[in-house]
Amino acid sequence: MMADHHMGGLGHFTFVSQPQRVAFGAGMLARTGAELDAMGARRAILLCTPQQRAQAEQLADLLGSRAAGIFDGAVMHVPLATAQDARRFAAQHGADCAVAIGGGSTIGLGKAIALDSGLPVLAIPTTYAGSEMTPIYGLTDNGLKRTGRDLRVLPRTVIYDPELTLALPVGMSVVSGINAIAHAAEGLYAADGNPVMSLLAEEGIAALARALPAIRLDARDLRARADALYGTWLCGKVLGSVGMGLHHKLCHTLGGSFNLPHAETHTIVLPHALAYNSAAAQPAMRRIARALQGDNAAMAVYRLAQSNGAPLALKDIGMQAADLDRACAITMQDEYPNPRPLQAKALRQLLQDAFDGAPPAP
Ligand SMILES: NC(=O)C1=CN([C@@H]2O[C@H](COP(=O)(O)OP(=O)(O)OC[C@H]3O[C@@H](n4cnc5c(N)ncnc54)[C@H](O)[C@@H]3O)[C@@H](O)[C@H]2O)C=CC1
Ligand SMILES: O=C(O)/C=C\C(=O)CC(=O)O
Repeated sequence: MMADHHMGGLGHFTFVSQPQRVAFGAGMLARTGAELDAMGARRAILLCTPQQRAQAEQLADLLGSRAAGIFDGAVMHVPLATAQDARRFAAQHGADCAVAIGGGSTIGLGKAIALDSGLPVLAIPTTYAGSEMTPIYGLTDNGLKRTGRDLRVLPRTVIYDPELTLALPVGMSVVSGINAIAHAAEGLYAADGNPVMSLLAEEGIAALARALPAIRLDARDLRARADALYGTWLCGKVLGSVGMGLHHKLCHTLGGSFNLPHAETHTIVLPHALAYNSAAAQPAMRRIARALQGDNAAMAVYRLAQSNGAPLALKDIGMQAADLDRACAITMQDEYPNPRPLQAKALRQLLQDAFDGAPPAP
């Protein structure tokens, strides 16, 4: 049953707060050593992607003897083999903490280490994916992405430093921001939603809707970058606290089984997933539309993507038409709770619309 918390105090819900410390502000990277001290960490391994090794090396210089080594093998969707390599690296370096400086792929690698060893994670996000705010992990093996929730993977401390996002390419900024909006959108119709997370969701969507066009105008607009990270924090908190629905199940299928780029996939699918759920989640749709200053949630997201130069069609990011039937079949398996039941014909049409880049169904 959909939580009726949108009727204020008349609803029934549970709310669980999660133990986490957040340091937010330009230049906050300089506090990483102090935050590690506060965690009681003495030997941290630094995790990053190959592309962000320079940032990790800058951080290692800052940390001095606290930095035990850099593992720069993070990749999207955390392949199991990569996770096993990183776990061995942590053990070989006698690490007592993992510092993930990067986007969701890097933070996901830190989570994979924590899942196995219980090592605490300090996350320093450089995109708007929001993984730092959630106890959700993802591991991909033999072409299948498995996700789960475990408090052991929730980063103990998060440092949000807008200066680290100034070099995030505009195109990546827009799709990563809409990835965050997707977390909040699904949180607004989650069966286990609550009024607090709904407040964060609406505020987070509004912050990102403000910030993304400003970043497209000026990628070095530090205020807009801070606004985007603020929205990321709130939307990520929602994802970490309440359930995901059809939209995330579709993206995990398209990302994990077809290796489509994560944030771009979220951007393309979200308008169509919202259209699919619209009739079954009207209160949520009204709040999403209000946050985006539109009158229809699905179209407002589509227009936000379109007006900021984001991809609109799965066929443009590597999806093959021949794979659509299989994508539909995999999505129907182990479905996530969703306000509208999954119907194969309607779901296949959703995938066709997303593949073609058509506007969402009214
Ligand atoms: N478990 C969770 O709660 C969540 C997990 N994820 C996972 O995160 C992964 C996607 O993460 P994303 O952040 O979208 O992408 P990403 O972490 O894969 O980064 C994409 C690319 O951008 C580069 N990059 C990142 N920040 C940059 C910066 N500030 N400047 C320049 N380049 C930068 C990276 O090095 C990488 O090459 C997927 O595996 C997804 O499943 C995403 C959201 C939530
Ligand atoms: O799809 C999302 O944005 C949220 C969760 C995941 O990506 C799961 C994972 O960590 O791979």
